[in-house]
Amino acid sequence: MSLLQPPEAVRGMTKLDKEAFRLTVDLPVIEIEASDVGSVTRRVRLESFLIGHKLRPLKNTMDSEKEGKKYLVFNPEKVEKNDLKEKIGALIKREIDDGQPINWTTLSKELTFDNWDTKSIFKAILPVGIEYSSYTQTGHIIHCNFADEVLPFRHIIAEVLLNKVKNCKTVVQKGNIITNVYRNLDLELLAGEENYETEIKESGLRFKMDFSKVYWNSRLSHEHERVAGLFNNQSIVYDACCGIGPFVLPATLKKKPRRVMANDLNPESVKWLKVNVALNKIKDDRIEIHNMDAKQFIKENIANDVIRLMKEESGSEDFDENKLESEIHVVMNLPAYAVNFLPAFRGALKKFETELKEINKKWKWNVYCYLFAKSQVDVPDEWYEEEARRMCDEKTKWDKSLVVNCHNVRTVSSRKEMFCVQLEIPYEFLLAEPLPEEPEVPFEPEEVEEPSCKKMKMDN
Ligand SMILES: C[S@@+](CC[C@H](N)C(=O)[O-])C[C@H]1O[C@@H](n2cnc3c(N)ncnc32)[C@H](O)[C@@H]1O
Repeated sequence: MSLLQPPEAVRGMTKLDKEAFRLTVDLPVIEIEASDVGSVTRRVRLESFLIGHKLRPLKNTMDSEKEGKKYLVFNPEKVEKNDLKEKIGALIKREIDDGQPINWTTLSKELTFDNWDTKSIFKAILPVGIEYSSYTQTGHIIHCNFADEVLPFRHIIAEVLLNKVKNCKTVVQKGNIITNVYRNLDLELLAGEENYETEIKESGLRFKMDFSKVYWNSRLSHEHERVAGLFNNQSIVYDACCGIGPFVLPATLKKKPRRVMANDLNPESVKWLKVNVALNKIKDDRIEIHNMDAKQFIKENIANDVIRLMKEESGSEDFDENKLESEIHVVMNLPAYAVNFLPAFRGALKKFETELKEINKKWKWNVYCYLFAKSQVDVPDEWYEEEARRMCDEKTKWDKSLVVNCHNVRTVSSRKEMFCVQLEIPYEFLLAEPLPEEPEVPFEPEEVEEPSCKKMKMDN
């Protein structure tokens, strides 16, 4: 058992009692002139023997009671052996060499709850062999999910996080399974204020939301950035499941696409998207916003909009040889369901067959369909990408695959990978006879992440 751990008495604690974390430790110290501290710590490699920063605010150098003197504070576990103390003393003496002997003494310090970091506290509280380490923070809200064996300790873990994590005012437990259609999480308040309206920054943009009513996942920030980076100032961007805007807002501000339309079924997402448009000083006519089912949005709004824009361009006399060619980009980030929207593209332009004959330049259609490839058994890594392609082909039912790229977004849990599958939709497909409507596919419940005890990464 380490000397620099909270007292063993806290093990098994389920209600936070900060007093029980008090502990007096004797720390080996060397007293030197304050004016020598800089040169000694710069020139003598003491870092690995000093107390370090884990027991903040305890520091490697601390004021002595004597005027003009400072203590170098060592980790007792690192300098235990006497000959090590002698060696360290000799090295320091060589640097100072003021004729005075180097004396080791001890400084008694009372460590309290404030000194211990969260990792040491969890390790001390939880029964031996049980670990808790990872959580996610969205603005002032920390959300945790727990393995079964950690559940009895969830309230004390939440209290510790509330006390220790900067800016944290609310700690919630998220259900391990997302069952509702809007993909937001069922939250249980564990500690702090019941206030779910929060704000975060992603790609330098501000996003406000009611975390209990909309979907947000900071783990997707790279993906939001990657996809927004695919556009240019001639792009026609449609986000069919836009949430509170993490694709369309950076795309609009940074790439200045020619046209942006965003849609979400959840009225709360749409409400917060509008708040975020204003918050990021985007003119509200830059993004046309809808609140409907993605299938209807594809068949009606996207189809009508594309035909209108292509007709406008065909009729226009302006010609600029330096202008990039426009492309259509449809983003569908609803991985538990979006493949079921793919059939909506088939025949989406059928009613515009006559108009299309008069349009000389037809823009390319790119669709970014997010999905989860899952296996019940262990499979080789390549299997997941093959499965992602198969899932799309099964829905498009076309004589050749429309998939042009498969991007692995992240591992959600063991045997579950998230992909962004890019499809190029040909005009023959957009003009084909629509397939008969399939019965509505039920939403699959979706596990959020592996329980936290399996991961050892601390987010803060
Ligand atoms: C996984 S979230 C992604 C949100 C956002 N694109 C992001 O990356 O944070 C999926 C979104 O799809 C919306 N949604 C669910 N069913 C839908 C449907 N049938 N049509 C359109 N949007 C839907 C949900 O409300 C949710 O905002």
